Amino acid sequence: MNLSTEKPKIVVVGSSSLDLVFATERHPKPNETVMAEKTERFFGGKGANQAVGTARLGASVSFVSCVGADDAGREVFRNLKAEGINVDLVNVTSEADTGTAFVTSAEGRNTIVVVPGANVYLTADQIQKAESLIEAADLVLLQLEIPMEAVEFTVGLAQKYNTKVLVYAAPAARLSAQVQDYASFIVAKSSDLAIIFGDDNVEDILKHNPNKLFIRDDTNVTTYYSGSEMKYYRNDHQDMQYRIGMGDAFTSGFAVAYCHGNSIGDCVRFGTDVSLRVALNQGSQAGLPFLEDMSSDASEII
Ligand SMILES: OC[C@H]1O[C@H](O)[C@H](O)[C@@H]1O
Repeated sequence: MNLSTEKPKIVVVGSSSLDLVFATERHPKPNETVMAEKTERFFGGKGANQAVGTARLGASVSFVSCVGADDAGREVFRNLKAEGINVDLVNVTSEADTGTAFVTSAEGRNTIVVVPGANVYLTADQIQKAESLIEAADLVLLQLEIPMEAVEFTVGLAQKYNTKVLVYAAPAARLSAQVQDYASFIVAKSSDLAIIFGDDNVEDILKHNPNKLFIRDDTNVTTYYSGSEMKYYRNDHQDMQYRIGMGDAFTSGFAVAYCHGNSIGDCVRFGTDVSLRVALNQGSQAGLPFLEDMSSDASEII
């Protein structure tokens, strides 16, 4: 695994939020009230998580996002800056508060309700200002907590300059033919395929997207199709208790490994190892590893 070529240039276009995490003994059923042991507050949002994830792994990262003109927005901004991310294109809107994710965490599983707030005010005009960064980037990262028009506009800009794009298709939404065709890589949850592609025949979808579509399940197994084979890769651990943000962490690791010229197999392995690290630590962003924390010895091929 090579991670030592020139610093990769990555542009992340996506959401920033604050995560309010409620630790409960079990998940409430409809019409039920459960008590939380505590509430904790973390920086989050799929876009910001990927910006921090790739920056901590040594990439030079520019982030295009939108926060509210509130204390939370100022905190998010300061945090991203402290992570060494280029925040020139983190916009501020007075139309809505900074996004918030309400996370219930019980029995090693999470349910998440996102109030996107300012994230829905990320516009094509704001993204247009990233044109020269996108032109020069090794890779553009996208997720789906911003308007689909923003996602499609970014893909169009990347296409203009032949810049590669990775889409983490979460939360699930239908991807247009343009996005599906142009994206070099799509990461998706196994339970979301019908929504994203309008088809849930895993084998079929994978075979149509060799070395492009990476399907992740709850047990940290990534499945993809390469050559004439289905490949499965897992890195599990009994202490994997903070499962929030594992997809963002996978995407960050995959992206950085890819930009350093590694094989797809090695990118999957590194991404999986990064996703394990975040599941061992608290906070989908705070728990992300730095390059020096990474070693690949816990990996298992199944
Ligand atoms: O992918 C994890 C993220 O999704 C939700 O949007 C939360 O903000 C959390 O940080």
